[in-house]
Amino acid sequence: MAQINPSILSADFARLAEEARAVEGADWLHVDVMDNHFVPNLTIGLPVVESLRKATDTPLDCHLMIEDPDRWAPAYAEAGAGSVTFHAEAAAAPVRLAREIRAKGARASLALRPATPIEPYEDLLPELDMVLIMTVEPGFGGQAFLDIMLPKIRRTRQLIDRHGLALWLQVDGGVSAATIERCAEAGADVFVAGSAVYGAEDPAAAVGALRDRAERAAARATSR
Ligand SMILES: O=C(CO)[C@H](O)[C@H](O)COP(=O)(O)O
Ligand SMILES: [Fe+2]
Repeated sequence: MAQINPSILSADFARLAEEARAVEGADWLHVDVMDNHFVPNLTIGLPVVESLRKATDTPLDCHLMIEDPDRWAPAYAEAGAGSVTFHAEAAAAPVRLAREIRAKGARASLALRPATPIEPYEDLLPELDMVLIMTVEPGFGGQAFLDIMLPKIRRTRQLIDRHGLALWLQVDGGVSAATIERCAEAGADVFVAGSAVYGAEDPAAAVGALRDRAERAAARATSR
């Protein structure tokens, strides 16, 4: 079952509650936290996550593009995030961090920048609930999807399956009606979409259309 997570990075930050409710059929709301150190952009932090939690019933999928996630990530679970993603390149002790996030009741997820391979993290997979493969350089919405990430998505899906794990595989960056099928065929099952959802006239309808495309593509891939 394909999951679609609209990214509020492409929403109107002055009307976040309304924008969150505009995609209530979505599986998760993707919240991009940027600190202007790990990435060259600054967005939102803990107080906004706490407020969003009260403003919508859609679970929050927090993508932390920050330095020192070892210090900050567990607080996002406490603030009400149902899933907390930290970057492999920034975490000092990823196993301990994943365990802390899970101990606080959230799903723990590891993100990889485009140039970071999955293979060094193979032994960590049982400690995780999701892997996020970035399909753009993190930092900004609205960038073009990097096709060269498709082999990494495929290899990650193979590793997950080889270990018999129930991990979700998320793709983030440039996911749209034009690119989501390639991601689903490669083995992704959770799709972040910012501009493709909030740039659409009807964001809720865009979520449904993306989900249909992903599910059809996944069905085609498994019947091969
Ligand atoms: O993590 C991100 C950027 O670093 C965003 O989640 C992502 O870029 C979503 O926006 P779009 O779908 O427009 O690419
Ligand atoms: Fe993101």
